[in-house]
Amino acid sequence: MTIQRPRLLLIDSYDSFTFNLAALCRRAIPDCYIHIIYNDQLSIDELIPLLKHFSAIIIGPGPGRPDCAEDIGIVKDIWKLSEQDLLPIFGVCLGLQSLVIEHDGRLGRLEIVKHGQVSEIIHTGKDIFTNLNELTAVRYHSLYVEPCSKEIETLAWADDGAENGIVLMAGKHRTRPFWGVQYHPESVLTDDGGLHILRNFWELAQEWSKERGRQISSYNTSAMEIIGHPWPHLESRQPPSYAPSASSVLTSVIEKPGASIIAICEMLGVNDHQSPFILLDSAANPGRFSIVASLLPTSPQILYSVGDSSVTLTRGKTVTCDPLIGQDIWSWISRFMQDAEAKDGCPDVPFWGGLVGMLSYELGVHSLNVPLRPDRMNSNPYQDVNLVYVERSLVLDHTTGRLYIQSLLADDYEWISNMSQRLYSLCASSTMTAPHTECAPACINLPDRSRYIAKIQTAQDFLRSGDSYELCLTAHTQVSVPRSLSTWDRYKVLRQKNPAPYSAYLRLHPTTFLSSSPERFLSYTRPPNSLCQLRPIKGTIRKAPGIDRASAEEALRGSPKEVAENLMIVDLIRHDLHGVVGQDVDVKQFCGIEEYETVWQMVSVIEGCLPSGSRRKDVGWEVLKHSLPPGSMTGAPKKRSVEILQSLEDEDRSCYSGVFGYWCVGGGGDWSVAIRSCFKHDSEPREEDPDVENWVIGAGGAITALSLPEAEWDEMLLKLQSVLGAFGASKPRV
Ligand SMILES: C=C(O[C@@H]1C=C(C(=O)O)C=C[C@H]1O)C(=O)O
Ligand SMILES: NC(=O)CC[C@H](N)C(=O)O
Repeated sequence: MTIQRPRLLLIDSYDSFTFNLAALCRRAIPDCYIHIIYNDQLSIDELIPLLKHFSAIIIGPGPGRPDCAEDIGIVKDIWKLSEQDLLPIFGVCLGLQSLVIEHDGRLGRLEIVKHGQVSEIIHTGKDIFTNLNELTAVRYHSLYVEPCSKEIETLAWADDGAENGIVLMAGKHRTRPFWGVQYHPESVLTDDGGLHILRNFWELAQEWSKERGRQISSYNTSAMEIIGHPWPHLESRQPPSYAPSASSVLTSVIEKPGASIIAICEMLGVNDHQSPFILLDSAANPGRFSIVASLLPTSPQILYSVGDSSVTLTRGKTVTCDPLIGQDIWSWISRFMQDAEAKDGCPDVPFWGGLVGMLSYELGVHSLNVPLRPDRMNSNPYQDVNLVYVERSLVLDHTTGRLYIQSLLADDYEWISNMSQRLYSLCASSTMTAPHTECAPACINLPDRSRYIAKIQTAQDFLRSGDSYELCLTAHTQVSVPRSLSTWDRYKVLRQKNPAPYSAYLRLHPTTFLSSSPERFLSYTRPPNSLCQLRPIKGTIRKAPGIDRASAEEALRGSPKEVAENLMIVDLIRHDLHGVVGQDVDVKQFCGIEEYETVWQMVSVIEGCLPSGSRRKDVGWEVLKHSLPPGSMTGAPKKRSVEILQSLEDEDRSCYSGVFGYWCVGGGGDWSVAIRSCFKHDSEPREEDPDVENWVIGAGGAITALSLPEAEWDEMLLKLQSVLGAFGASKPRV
C-alpha cells in the first residue's frame, strides 16, 4: 500500500508572506505537497469538485478587508461548504477575519494599527494552543474582528492596553473544522506560536478527517490542469538545455597594480563621451570587486521597453529587432545567456564577462501585473532593459589587490597581452586626474514639500485601512546644470563625496547613470548550488558628530518603528526567495547596523538556495524576475503597495528603484538597488537649452503608521543630499 502524502491547498490573497506560510506548513507537515492559488483564480463552483484531492486548506493573509468582495475573492464562500465537501481549514489574519465575519462577527478598525509589531499572545492552552506556554508573535493588521455568535470559540488574545484594549488573536468554529489566527505564524520573529500551531492544527485536522472517514482522491491530470504543480514550481520545470560547447575565458592576472580603478577607466577611454562605458565600482566596504568593461564597437546592447513586441539589439551601427514571439523579455535574455555560457574563468573572480546594465522599476511593476501609467507608452524616452554584453573586462579585487584581465573572445591573446603591457606602464606612471569642480551652480527643483507631506498622510490612510503594512514613498528631484562638467567628472565627485559599495558609472545610450548605492539587492553565486543573497536596508539615520556605532544601534535597533520597518521587508524578501527556491531560506543577519559615508543603515541579510542536487542553473535570474521591484522600495504587501504608489507618485521612477548589475557568463550575478543615484536620458524633449543637462535624483523612505510626516520629509532630504554633493550642493536649497 502506498502512503499518500498530505496535499494542502493554500489560497493566496495577493500577500507578500504567502510563501513563508507555505514553507512553515512544509516544516509542520513533513512531506506535504502545497498548491497555491489566488483567491480569484477559480470560482467556488470550479473549486468544490477539486477539494477531494486535498487534506486541508490554508487561507493566507492579505491586503484589504474581509468584507470586500474584490479583496477576499472565494474565501468568503469557503466557510459555506456543504457537509459532504467539508475539509479542515486554517486561516491566517485576513483568513481569520473572514472566518469570524462570515459567522456574524463584527469587523472594526484598530485605533493603533499593528504592522510588524511583536505582541504577547494570551491563550487558553487548549486546541491549537495545546502544549504551548508563553507566546510572542508578529502582527500585521489594521482591522480586528469580534465574534458575536456562539459558533465561534475564542482561543487567544492580545492585550493592547490603552491602545486597542483586548484584541482577538485566534478562534475556531465550534462544530466545523475551521481555525484561524490573527497574528502571523510565518513571520521570522514569531516564536513557538508558528510551527507548533500549524502542527497542532494538522493533528486536529487528521483527527477530524479520521472520525469522518474522509477519503482523499489521488491528484489526477484534470486537477493538475486546473490547479497546477505544487510549490515550488522551479523544480518541477525542466531545466533549460545549455549550449553544448561552453566558450572559454582567457584570463591574465596582475598582482597589485599601482593604478587606481579610476586611472584604469581613463586609460580605457572613459573620457570619450560618445562611446558607451561601464564601471561597477566597489568604492567602499563591504564591496570587494570593481568591474570595468573594455567595450568593442560591436559589443551587443540589448534595449527593451515594456510593451515592445521585440527586443532591439544594437552592434555598433547595426540595429536589429528580434520579435518576442511566445516568450517574455526574461526568457529572451535567459536564452541569450545560455548561448554565452562559459566554464573556465578564474574561480576567484565573480564576473568573467556577460551582461551588465540596468533594469527599471517599471519593468518590475509590469511583472506584478500592475498597469503602468497610460501615457508612458507614447512618451517613454528611456528603456526598461538596457544591458550590454561585455566580452572584455578588467576586474580589480580590492581585498587581494589583484587585477584580472579577461576576454571571452576566441584566441584574444594579443589583446590580453597588449592590455597587460598598458596596465604595467600605467601602474608605473599612474596619473589619476583629479575631478574638475563645478564652476556654475546647479538649479535644484525639489519636490513640493506640502504636497509630499500630504502624500505621506494619504499613504498612512492606506496603512490604517488595511491596504498596506508599509509604503516606500519616493519623489524625483530635477537638477539642471550647465554642461561644464563631464558626466565622468561628475561621477568622480560623487564617488569622492559619497563612496559606496555599489557605486557605478554606466554610460549606456540613451541613459547615463551614476550610483553611490549602499544597497545590494540580489547576488547569486555560480551554479551548481547557487547561493542567493539579498541585503535589504530599512532604517536610516544621519551620521553626525556624537552619533557613533553604539548610539546608531540604539536609535535604530532600539526603535520598534525602525525594527518593524525592517522586519516587514525581511518577511517580504523571505517570501520572494521561498517563492522560487522552495524551503531553504535563512535570515543570516537581522537588523545589523552598517556605516556608510553620510548615514548609518540597518541591514538584514537573507540567503536561500535550491535543494542540493538541483540541476537548475538559472535560479538567480528566476529570483530576480520574481522579486522586482525590490521590496525595500515598494513596501508590503508588494502588489497592493505598488498599486497605491502608482496612484500616489507623480511620475515613473525609471532607473531609480530599479536594479543595476551583471549576469556573468559563468552563471553568477549581482544586482544592486538603484538608490542614492542620479540619471539622465539623452535627447530628452525637455532639454530645450543645449548647454544644460537635466538630471534626476530619486529619494524617499518607508512610511509606516508610526511615521511622523515631517521626519519622513527630512529623511528623504537626507538621502537626496548624499547625491546632491555631486552637483556642488550638499544641502538642497528649498
Ligand atoms: C528610498 C530610498 O531608500 C530606501 C529606503 C530606506 C529607508 O526607508 O530607511 C533605506 C534604504 C532603501 O531601501 C532612497 O534612498 O531613496
Ligand atoms: N495581514 C493581513 O492579512 C491583514 C488583514 C487586513 N488587511 C488588516 O490589515 O487587518
